[in-house]
Amino acid sequence: MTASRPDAAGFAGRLRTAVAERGRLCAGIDPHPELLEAWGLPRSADGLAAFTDVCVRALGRSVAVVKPQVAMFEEYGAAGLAVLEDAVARLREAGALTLADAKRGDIGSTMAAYARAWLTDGAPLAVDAMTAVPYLGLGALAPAVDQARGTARGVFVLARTSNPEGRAVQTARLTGDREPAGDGGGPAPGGVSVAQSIVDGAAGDDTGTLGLVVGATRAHGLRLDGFTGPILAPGLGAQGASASDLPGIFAGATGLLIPNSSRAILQAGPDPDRVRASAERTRDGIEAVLR
Ligand SMILES: O=c1ccn([C@@H]2O[C@H](COP(=O)(O)O)[C@@H](O)[C@H]2O)c(=O)[nH]1
Repeated sequence: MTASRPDAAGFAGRLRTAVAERGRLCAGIDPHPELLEAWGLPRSADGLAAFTDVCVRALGRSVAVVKPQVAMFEEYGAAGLAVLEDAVARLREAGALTLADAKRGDIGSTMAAYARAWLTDGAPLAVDAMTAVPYLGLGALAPAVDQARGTARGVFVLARTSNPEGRAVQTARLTGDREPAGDGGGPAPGGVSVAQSIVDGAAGDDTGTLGLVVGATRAHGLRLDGFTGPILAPGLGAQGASASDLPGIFAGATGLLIPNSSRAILQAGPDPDRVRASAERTRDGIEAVLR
């Protein structure tokens, strides 16, 4: 069985297999204009294709999870999505799990379309997992979560993001006030933060389909001991977090922690061997502190 093929153990099992074989790292493919320039590539679909080709060759056979930042492919329209489609197929072939950082979130009927686009066997952009935004309600993500569960894929839901601007909304406390009549819901749970309510809601999934996104950049104040699914932790490198921060920030977390770094790894390019070596150094630094 390759790491990227759906199996009976579900997404969590596939992720554990990939991590056992390749170590804990989610490496990003983030084709920033500044990186294209630094690599001597034009800011065009051709430049994007050349950049992505290096990333696939560097990361596909060595990193457990590769996370293309979808916005930076969408920037180039249909040509950019064609590059993404090709990259996802090649990464899968190379044995890496693919995580589309698409941050989708909508009403249920539209989430069903996102599920068809990203989480369905045979779809042009089918990946192993995607990121999702829960601010239309965790329950609104159900069509994507159900589709992911049925195909051993995953959905990583934003809980406490790595950027400072997320603080106000994510740490706001739920009051327990009733919503206006007609919302179909009861009282919100009292006192917990918005982010903690996402964690607690995701903890209800015991299949390992639902993952969380919790930034590694600062103390998050979350109780993560009741959550057993995977935790994607962006923020290493360019955003200032380092591997040595992880044990403290994620003390008590029981889910499988997958730290992410993108720009700090890609800065080693354009030589694919140097990008691979940079990713492997990052992974080794993580493994050294999380064992
Ligand atoms: O809370 C979040 C959620 C997602 N991201 C994404 O991860 C990468 C980080 O890139 P770096 O170059 O390592 O900073 C990027 O694609 C973000 O959109 C995040 O940073 N924080």
